[in-house]
Amino acid sequence: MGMRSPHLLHLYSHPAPSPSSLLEPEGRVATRGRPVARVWGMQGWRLGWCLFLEWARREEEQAEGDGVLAGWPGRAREKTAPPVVGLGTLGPGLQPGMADSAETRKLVYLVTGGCGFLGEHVVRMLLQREPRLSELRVFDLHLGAWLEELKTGPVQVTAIQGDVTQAHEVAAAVAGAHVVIHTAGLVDVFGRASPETIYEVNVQGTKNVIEACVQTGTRFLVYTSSMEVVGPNIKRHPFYRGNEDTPYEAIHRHPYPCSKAQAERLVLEANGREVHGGLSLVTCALRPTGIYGEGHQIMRDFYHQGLRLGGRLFRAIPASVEHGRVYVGNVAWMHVLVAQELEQRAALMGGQVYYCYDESPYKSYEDFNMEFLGPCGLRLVDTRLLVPYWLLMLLATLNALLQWLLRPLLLYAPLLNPYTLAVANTTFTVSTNKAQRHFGYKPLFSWEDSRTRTIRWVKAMEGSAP
Ligand SMILES: NC(=O)C1=CN([C@@H]2O[C@H](COP(=O)(O)OP(=O)(O)OC[C@H]3O[C@@H](n4cnc5c(N)ncnc54)[C@H](O)[C@@H]3O)[C@@H](O)[C@H]2O)C=CC1
Ligand SMILES: CC(C)[C@@H](O)CC[C@@H](C)[C@H]1CC[C@H]2[C@@H]3[C@H](O)CC4=CC(=O)CC[C@]4(C)[C@H]3CC[C@]12C
Repeated sequence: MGMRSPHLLHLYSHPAPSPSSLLEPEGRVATRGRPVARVWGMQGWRLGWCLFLEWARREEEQAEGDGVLAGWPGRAREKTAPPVVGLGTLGPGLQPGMADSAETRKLVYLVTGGCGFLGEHVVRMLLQREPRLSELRVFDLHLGAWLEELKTGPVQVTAIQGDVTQAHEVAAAVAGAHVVIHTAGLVDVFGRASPETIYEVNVQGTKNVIEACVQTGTRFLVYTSSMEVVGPNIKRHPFYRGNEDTPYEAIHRHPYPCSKAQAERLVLEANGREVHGGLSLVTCALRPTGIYGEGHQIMRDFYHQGLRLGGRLFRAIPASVEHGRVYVGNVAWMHVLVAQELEQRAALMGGQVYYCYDESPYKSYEDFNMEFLGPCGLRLVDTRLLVPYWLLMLLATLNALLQWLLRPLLLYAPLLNPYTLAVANTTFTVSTNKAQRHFGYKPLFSWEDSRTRTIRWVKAMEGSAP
């Protein structure tokens, strides 16, 4: 579902150098992605750099105190963002201001699905926000060419082309990793893949990841689950500003939510299992609501659909139906933070689920999309009077019939089908602070930032082929 955009590059690859990233192992001085100079020995050069690092750290702390933070690409952020050099950001192993050095780079991470829409953001966020990384393994069925750009930095980035349904490939990729972030999945609600394939990837693939952790001794597993594990259910019950403890009849028929629910259950049940070496496996699952941001394929589809229709999109969903959405950068940040905190807070976080949330406003799916597509020249025509719900249901059903009839010849997979219409038409929003209470999560990107970045990405698509 994800579209890897070259424009992600500027997001995470040229941050304002923060002290801990300036002095790389072996004395190399680098900002993300490229060594800019080599510092030799402890002569004046290195002493000068250490003094500079100390000055920069104090400047950064001062900036925090003023509520205006530097250090993240592009510009200082509002007060809502966490401290750039807070313990949570650097992870439990590092204290604020501790200069990066070889002995801190000791962790091996594996990100499955690391070339997907979310996965790419997780990969870049880890390189930006986990100073203890020595190796980052990116495991995916389809590797992106953009990975090459990441191989010039201080962290060893290992691209692994592999299939999570193949246990031996997963075991080989997991062996020696300290942390696995498992985002790989078949995100299909459009009938592109068979139910069997969806289960094979989402359930068996997750089983393979769990067993690989147990067999090879990897202790920390973060799973990307989904709001769909909970709802909307087949009765289309609304879930209005609910949280992880809100009672809700989570009954599904569609292969995607069923497979995600089964995989999540496997991950949570695996918490506490003994891994090779005698220690316990610590797992947790994150449940993003509808993710948006740079690289979101569905947003891209809507944009090109609007261009084809003369700059118009037609409202099919009442504005009153709220759909929770969350910016991809904040979802990636939550994955990184959970991975950093899981060891220190295993008793509290192990076996837990956390909704991914930020300050994105509650709106209908279509109105929310217009926050980005409107500034790019599209407008939403309210056709609800012209296209009543029963007619939409008929169109959706015809789409499903056409898809079935055409399957032997070609793949017909429009956005509108009975399932997507039902989901879009059912309120599902979360309101929770469990992630903040358990591991100090605060959104890294404000709503304004998330919106600006997404608009910038959509605008960069102008002229690109659909
Ligand atoms: N996009 C969204 O709105 C939401 C997504 N999620 C979850 O987030 C995760 C990532 O989703 P997206 O980035 O949106 O999807 P995506 O399709 O962009 O990324 C999934 C990645 O997994 C890889 N993959 C698929 N099958 C594989 C296999 N057999 N072996 C190895 N890699 C394989 C794909 O090549 C792709 O790079 C998924 O687990 C999804 O269920 C959860 C909530 C919302
Ligand atoms: C054609 C219109 C009815 C249009 O409004 C349909 C929109 C529809 C394609 C989306 C509405 C809700 C989306 C889903 C929701 O964000 C929850 C999801 C969670 C996931 O884990 C994967 C993606 C998705 C199922 C997401 C898919 C697209 C929608 C159904």
